[in-house]
Amino acid sequence: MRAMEDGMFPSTPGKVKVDRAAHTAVQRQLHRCFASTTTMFLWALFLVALTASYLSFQPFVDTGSRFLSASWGGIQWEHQVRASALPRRPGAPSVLVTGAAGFVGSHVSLALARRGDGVLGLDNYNSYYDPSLKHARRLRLAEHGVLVVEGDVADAGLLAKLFDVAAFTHVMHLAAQAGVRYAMENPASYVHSNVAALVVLLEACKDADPQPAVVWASSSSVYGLNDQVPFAESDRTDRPASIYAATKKAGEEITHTYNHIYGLSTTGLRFFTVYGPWGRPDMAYFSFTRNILQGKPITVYRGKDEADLARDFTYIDDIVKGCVAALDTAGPSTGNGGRKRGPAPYRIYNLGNTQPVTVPGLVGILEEHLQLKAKRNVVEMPGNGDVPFTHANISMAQRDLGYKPSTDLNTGLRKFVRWYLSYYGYQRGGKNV
Ligand SMILES: O=C(O)[C@H]1O[C@H](OP(=O)(O)OP(=O)(O)OC[C@H]2O[C@@H](n3ccc(=O)[nH]c3=O)[C@H](O)[C@@H]2O)[C@H](O)[C@@H](O)[C@H]1O
Repeated sequence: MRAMEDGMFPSTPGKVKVDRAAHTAVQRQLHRCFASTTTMFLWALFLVALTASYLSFQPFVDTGSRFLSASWGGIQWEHQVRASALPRRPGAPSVLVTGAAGFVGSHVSLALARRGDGVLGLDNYNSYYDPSLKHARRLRLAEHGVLVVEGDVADAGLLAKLFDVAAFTHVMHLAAQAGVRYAMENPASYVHSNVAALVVLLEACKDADPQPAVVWASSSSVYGLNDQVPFAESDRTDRPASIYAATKKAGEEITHTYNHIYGLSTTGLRFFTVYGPWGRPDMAYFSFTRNILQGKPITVYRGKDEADLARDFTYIDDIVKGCVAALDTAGPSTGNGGRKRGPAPYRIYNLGNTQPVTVPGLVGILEEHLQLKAKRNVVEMPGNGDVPFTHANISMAQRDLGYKPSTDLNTGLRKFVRWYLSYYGYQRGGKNV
């Protein structure tokens, strides 16, 4: 535009005299030279763009929906995923563990990796509780050759990619929005993680070839207002007391549907208040320990008529054994590529300890291990989804999984307190720790 205004081309024809022949020759020369340089430049540009797109923007190409948020993808990443998912002993499973940076997920991943299974973790490192604890668990897994991919289970593109890169024989689905009382504050997060993400995962599983067997975390909370004691798998589970419980119950129905339509092998495990080292800071035993050590009061809920609340607290090592046994005994899925070929197992098991302890009883044990008195603030249980007690009947898990919990609350809390003091850098150990 400027060139024309500046008179490079005469605005009035005939004002500039030029030697037409000489001008044409120069033009041809210039054109040839310009054309070859431009061609070379364009080729170079094309090759650079091609390489960059393959190396760095793989997910962008694959999903089309992950603009500028590519924390996964690329040749190097695929290589790491494949290596982590590869079994270290012949015939061992290759397991995708969701929620691998979580409490139960990290322990199960470690147990599987230690015996030579291929393990690939997936976790979104959300901030429901301190993500630095999740990253510390991730580092622990990395020391054992387990990669934890950062991503959400609800990301269908990521799941399709993972199943494309690795042939998982099993999925251990432990990612969830946990916590009973938080569901009143943020119900949408429960629907997202425990319902929507579960459906995305099962879609990926039924499409996969081979279809993996799925083992996943349900919850003792599905028993809700059930008052048959101890809770057996055959008891009513149609009266949930919290949104958390309702989403876990929905998961049991959803897995049934995928089992029925697509021949997916599914095993739901109803965990009973799991505790132990590397645990969840939102849970009572963990937050009570923190407050007691810091000299802060703790709130102890009490039921109607001043009855103490009780839980069938279950130690993490026992839960891990139950999870691994569920994986080892899961029959195969029968379908492939979205087609059912025959019936597949649909299983549900309680994984509890069978010895409920009251909440004041739990506080007493912590006081003993910490050698500190708790400042108890006893209040009536608010109507926020809690149930007065839980108690597992584990005969089915005993029969089919060989599940036999062996850690009582006193022993388990001693181990927890020892871990807590060391992890958070307390110099002074309490009694027995
Ligand atoms: O089995 C499950 O399916 C669930 O177990 C766990 O839920 P809960 O059994 O509710 O555990 P947790 O919060 O430790 O409260 C324990 C007791 O302390 C009482 N409690 C709690 C907090 C408090 O400040 N005061 C108090 O008295 C409280 O009233 C209760 O009586 C998991 O969090 C959940 O994700 C799910 O897995």
